[in-house]
Amino acid sequence: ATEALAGDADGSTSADDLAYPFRGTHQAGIVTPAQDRLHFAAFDVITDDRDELIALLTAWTEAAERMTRGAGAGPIGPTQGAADLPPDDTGEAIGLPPSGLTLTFGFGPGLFTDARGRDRFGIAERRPAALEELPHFPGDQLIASRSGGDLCVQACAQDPQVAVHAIRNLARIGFGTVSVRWSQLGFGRTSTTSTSQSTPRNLFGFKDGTANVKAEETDALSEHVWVQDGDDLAAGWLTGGSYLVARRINMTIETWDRQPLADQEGFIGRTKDTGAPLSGGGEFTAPDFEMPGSDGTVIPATAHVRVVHPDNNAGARMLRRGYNFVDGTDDLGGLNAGLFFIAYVRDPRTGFIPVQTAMARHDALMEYLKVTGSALFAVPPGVGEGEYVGQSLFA
Ligand SMILES: C=CC1=C(C)c2cc3[nH]c(cc4nc(cc5[nH]c(cc1n2)c(C)c5CCC(=O)O)C(CCC(=O)O)=C4C)c(C)c3C=C
Ligand SMILES: [Fe+2]
Repeated sequence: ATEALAGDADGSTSADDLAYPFRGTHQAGIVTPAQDRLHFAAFDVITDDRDELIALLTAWTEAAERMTRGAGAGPIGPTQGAADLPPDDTGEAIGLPPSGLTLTFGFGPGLFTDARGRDRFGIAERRPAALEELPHFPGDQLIASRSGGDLCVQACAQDPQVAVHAIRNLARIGFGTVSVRWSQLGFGRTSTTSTSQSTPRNLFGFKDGTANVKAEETDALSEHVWVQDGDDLAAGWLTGGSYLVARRINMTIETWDRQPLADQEGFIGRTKDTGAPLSGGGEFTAPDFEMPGSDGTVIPATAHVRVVHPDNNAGARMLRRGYNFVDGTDDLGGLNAGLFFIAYVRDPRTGFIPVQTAMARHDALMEYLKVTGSALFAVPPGVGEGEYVGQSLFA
């Protein structure tokens, strides 16, 4: 049997050989230095059988642990099984290194109660109070088939083929228990999650991730990202986990590209070159929102970084982990492109909803954005030895 898929033919090592352990205190893929590629999938659970759901989570755990270390999805391998059976791995990752693959699992509100309020799996009483569909924000133009979901898997890797292989195999394993509701490919991370990383750029051409919560800020992670003991007495199983907010945000690229540089910088509140605040200094200098300018303040009242800044949102911070996307072109030849925004927060009611509301109401960027997808998931804590992902919810 060939278990391992990893290993370069020439025996060389590279950053792609990096393998993150699947098990740990927190799930990988949150504070892990953001990889360059994403395949994110949301699933509908199509069974009402609790044992089938647990069997799926167990099978997903085993496959995820294998794939993140660069092995195949199943123990036999893509080419070594019986000729009259489908292989337990689809094969497109043969010879590819682990590529820093992380797989992060989340539970949507519909897993706890369905649209008719039915407790499908005997877990309704353990639904976290914060796990409700996000409200409709001004300017949302949501597409139902790009929103929601009972389960989600965020696959991040340095190689898109590795991320796609992981989602494809998890969907294959889930055949008959789950169906893919929607999925999104992303490239060019739009955030840094570690001080060891340089700041990337989004499709507006601006540095994105400068003021993000970083892995090294352990106190900030406890305060803003990880669910703490006692946060929700009915949902103690979520302690050590987080909430994942996903927003598919289309950007009207062609209109943006016709705006003068100074206007673009005013919409963001930072310079396009270095990413420094318009009030001066370098990329990591704190913005001075009071500094007077020729017309009001140097950083405009509607600048994105002012509107979403913690000082203007009761101290709220979030760990952003989004990706650029381009899904071809629309009927008019414009790019169907934008930012697949992902944020991890300790509580979306204080950590995300007020910030998104302020943005929808006051942010100059909104004229160039259209939110086409939206979802919220509770992300269980890390998986211990011998456990399956989310086990504390079913214990
Ligand atoms: C509701 C939360 C946020 C959404 C949605 C969002 C969308 C969005 N952001 C950019 C570009 C930038 N955002 C930047 C900073 C920034 N953005 C948010 C929140 C949301 N952004 C926060 C909390 C922050 C940090 C604010 C701070 O503490 O200073 C920046 C500046 C660089 C940086 O700090 O990352 C840019 C650029 C786009 C294009 C976008 C939607 C498509
Ligand atoms: Fe932003």
